[in-house]
Amino acid sequence: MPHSDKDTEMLDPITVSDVKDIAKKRLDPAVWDYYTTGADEEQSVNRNELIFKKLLFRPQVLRDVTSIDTSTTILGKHYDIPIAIAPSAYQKLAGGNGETDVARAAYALGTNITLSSNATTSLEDVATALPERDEHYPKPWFQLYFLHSRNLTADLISRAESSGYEALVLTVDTVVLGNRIHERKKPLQLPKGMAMSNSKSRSAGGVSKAALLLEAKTAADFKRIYDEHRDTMVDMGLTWDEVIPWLRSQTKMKIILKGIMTEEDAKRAVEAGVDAIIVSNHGGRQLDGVPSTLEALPEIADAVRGKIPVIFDGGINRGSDVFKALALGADLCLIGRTALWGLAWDGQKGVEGVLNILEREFSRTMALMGVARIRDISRSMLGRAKKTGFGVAKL
Ligand SMILES: Cc1cc2nc3c(=O)[nH]c(=O)nc-3n(C[C@H](O)[C@H](O)[C@H](O)COP(=O)(O)O)c2cc1C
Ligand SMILES: CCCCCCC(=O)C(=O)O
Repeated sequence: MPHSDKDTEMLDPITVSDVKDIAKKRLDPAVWDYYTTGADEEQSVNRNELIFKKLLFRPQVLRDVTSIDTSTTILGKHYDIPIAIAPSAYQKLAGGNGETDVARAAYALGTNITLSSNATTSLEDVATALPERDEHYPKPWFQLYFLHSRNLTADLISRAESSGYEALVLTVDTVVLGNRIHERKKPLQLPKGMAMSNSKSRSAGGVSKAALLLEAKTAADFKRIYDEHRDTMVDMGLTWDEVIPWLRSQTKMKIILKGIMTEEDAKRAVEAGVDAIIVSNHGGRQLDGVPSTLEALPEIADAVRGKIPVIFDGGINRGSDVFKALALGADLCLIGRTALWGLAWDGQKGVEGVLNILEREFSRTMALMGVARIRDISRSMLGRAKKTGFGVAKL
């Protein structure tokens, strides 16, 4: 929704929570519901955020923090901040130029995006909208829903590679959509003129029609809908043995798995030879009742330490949340909804605003914690209230 400069001046958000309040006022209620809600009772959505507050800081003082360096290196690329942008579908619903604004904002802050398969801007248009920058910085990543049709999947992969995307992020937690009660009561409709732009045409497919399965009332319905749209349904039959070799045969891009929640799967990912994993429960939108991603993170980080980067998403609203995730073993944090609030606030500038807020808060947390470089952040800097009596239990 368009808004005047005066509006923006008056609002002047200080925290991401302020930005979220603005977004709530600006967004169509159906879009707000689609963005904020999760699956079933939303236990995992809520847990993702609440868990951050359970961790306490154990600061160290009298360390030289005159010069704080928030930069890091992931998969050989330099990030000015350890924060990048998670894939989220249909970003034009938030306003502005959708995915293009988000990608440009990420570039302006020295980081990158992962573009959703279900984007409302084509992967080619996003790539061409980005300015040239030093080759040490990352290029965008492309998120893949692996469709039943190998031809459609291969076509998406090859388009992403030839457009300059440097990693393929395979989402592995969405063989079917989670039970999204809000979406079932009020199915999300893309307004006229807005489309799933990675699909060359409706008939050519290219993006999943999996949301249709939410309409199935019986097992027979499910089968009928699945069979009718088989080509563009996510392939439910994928296995470790098959999927990574097939992807490697299709592309030289790095391969990252998104949706790892246990140490067992993290170890399998290393054995399968992927380049990185993303600890994610899809923002609580898939299997309700899984732990928060912060709870899942330590066992995963311990299982793969030193072998592949561990990327994290879920519930990040503050720079101090980023610090906590890094302390528990993440190498890079992704923000999902938080970027959408920025987009609804003020397009590219709004997303830059959110990233600036998080960067300032993260940098301030580093100074107050007595660390000047990311590599000095460690688990021993966190604690939790003891279950019995007073005191802080070290992690
Ligand atoms: C509105 C919305 C759409 C999403 N679309 C996708 C998607 O297309 N592909 C995907 O892998 N994850 C998708 N996700 C999940 C995010 O990538 C990410 O895992 C999650 O939002 C992180 O949690 P946060 O929103 O609390 O930061 C979506 C999340 C939201 C909120
Ligand atoms: C293959 C399923 C389409 C999912 C649409 C976007 C998404 O991931 C979401 O969480 O919503």
